[in-house]
Amino acid sequence: MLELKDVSGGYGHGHVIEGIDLRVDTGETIALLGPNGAGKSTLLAALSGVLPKRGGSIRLDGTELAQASSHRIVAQGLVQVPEGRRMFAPLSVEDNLRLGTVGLQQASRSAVAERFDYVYKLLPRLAERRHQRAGTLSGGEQQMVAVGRALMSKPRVLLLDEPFLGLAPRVIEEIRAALEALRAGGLTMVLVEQKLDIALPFTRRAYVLIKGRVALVEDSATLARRDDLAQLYFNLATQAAH
Ligand SMILES: Nc1ncnc2c1ncn2[C@@H]1O[C@H](COP(=O)(O)OP(=O)(O)OP(=O)(O)O)[C@@H](O)[C@H]1O
Repeated sequence: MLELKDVSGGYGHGHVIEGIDLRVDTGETIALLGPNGAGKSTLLAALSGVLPKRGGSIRLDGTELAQASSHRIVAQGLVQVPEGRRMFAPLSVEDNLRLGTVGLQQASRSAVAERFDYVYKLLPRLAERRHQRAGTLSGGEQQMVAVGRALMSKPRVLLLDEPFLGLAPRVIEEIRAALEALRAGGLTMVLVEQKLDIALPFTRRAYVLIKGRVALVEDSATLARRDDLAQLYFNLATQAAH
C-alpha cells in the first residue's frame, strides 16, 4: 500500500535521512524503531509532506506523493498523529475533531456525522468531554483528541509518532485498546515508538533506523525474542559510523 524508495531529506544543509526503502502492506502495522535522533520523526515528516527538503519516491497505492503538498497527502489518506498532541487549546474537543475533516474529500454533513460517530464509539471519553476546552484536558485525553482528529479525515494509513509518550499506564492501556481496535478493523499503521514492549507486540514487522538509514528490517516477533536489543542498537550504530 505504501512504498518508499531511496527516500532522503532534511531541514537545511545535508540529509538527516538517506536511502530509505520501506513498504507497508494493506492492513499491516509496522514499527519504526531506533535511538534518539535516528531520524524517525524526520521520516514521518517526509511522509506527511512537511519536511523542507525531501527526495526519492513515496507511493501510496501507486500514486507518487514525494513532492505533494501536505494537504494533498492528507486528502490521499496518509495522515499523521503528530508528536506532542498539537491542538487548539481554546477550542472544544468537538471543534478540534472537526478540524480533521478539512482533509475529507467529500465533507458532506452525513460523512462528517459518520466520522464523529466512529471516533466517539472508539474513544468514548471524547464523547463525554465533547464540549470541554481542549486545553483543559489531561495529557492522555489530549492524545485521544490527536488520534481522533486524524481519524476524522478517514485515513488509509495512520502515522503515529510516539502516541504513548509521558502517559500513565492506565491511559496507555486505553489508547492502546483503541489502536488495537483500529488494527483489527484493518487500518494500515506506522508506529514510531521507543518502548519495545509496546511496539513489538503491536506490529508485524519492524524497521530499525540508525543515523538516518534503515539498519535492520525484521519480523517484530523475531525481534521481540532477542534479549540483546540494546547491544544490537550499539553494534548497528558503530557499523553505521564506519
Ligand atoms: N526542525 C528541525 N530542524 C533542524 N534539525 C532537526 C529538526 N528536527 C529534527 N532535527 C534533527 O534531525 C535529527 C533526527 O531527529 P528526529 O527527531 O527525526 O529523530 P528521532 O529518531 O525521531 O528521535 P527522537 O526519538 O528523539 O524523537 C536530529 O539530529 C535532530 O536534531
